[in-house]
Amino acid sequence: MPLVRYRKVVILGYRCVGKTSLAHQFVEGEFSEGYDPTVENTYSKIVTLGKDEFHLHLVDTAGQDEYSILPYSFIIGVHGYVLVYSVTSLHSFQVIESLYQKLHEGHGKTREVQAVEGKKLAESWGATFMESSARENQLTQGIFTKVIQEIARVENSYGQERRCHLM
Ligand SMILES: Nc1nc2c(ncn2[C@@H]2O[C@H](COP(=O)(O)OP(=O)(O)OP(=O)(O)O)[C@@H](O)[C@H]2O)c(=O)[nH]1
Repeated sequence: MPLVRYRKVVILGYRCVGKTSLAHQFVEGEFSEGYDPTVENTYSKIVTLGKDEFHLHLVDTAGQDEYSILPYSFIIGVHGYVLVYSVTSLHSFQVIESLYQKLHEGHGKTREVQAVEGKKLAESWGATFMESSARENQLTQGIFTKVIQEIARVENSYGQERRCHLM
């Protein structure tokens, strides 16, 4: 049975740019010409990508502007964002740039080690590289499955020199 992974995605953008319409079209397969300002709404959908299943929790937000303060619920435990602007509003385009900056500030700690550096180090050892977040339960299963697979691979490799694999 495939593992169903939870993903929380928040839709941000200026007022009346089509955030609700986008979510509604994706989840319900419908479009409405009507406009009803959103306070906050959530949608759930199971998304299958190849062999993987994801429980997508979509958060449709009330429109923001450059002065909006993003609540923690839009930052903590969020796996991804969709930043929406309207092609008929230059201002809405400028707002997503400011939202992008706020999201970066909101995440506090900045990255000091790039994934590519970890990958390079692992490669220099002939080891496998995986970057994970325990908080987001990202790849945590995968890491330990991979270790077991690697141990089995080394044990089963007939006639090859036995060596310890570092990950
Ligand atoms: N022509 C056109 N109209 C759209 C499109 N997407 C949304 N609309 C219309 O734009 C208006 C606003 O759409 P919403 O999806 O409610 O916009 P929103 O960003 O969720 O609005 P807020 O809740 O105020 O933030 C509605 O009248 C929609 O019918 C689109 O792709 N093309």
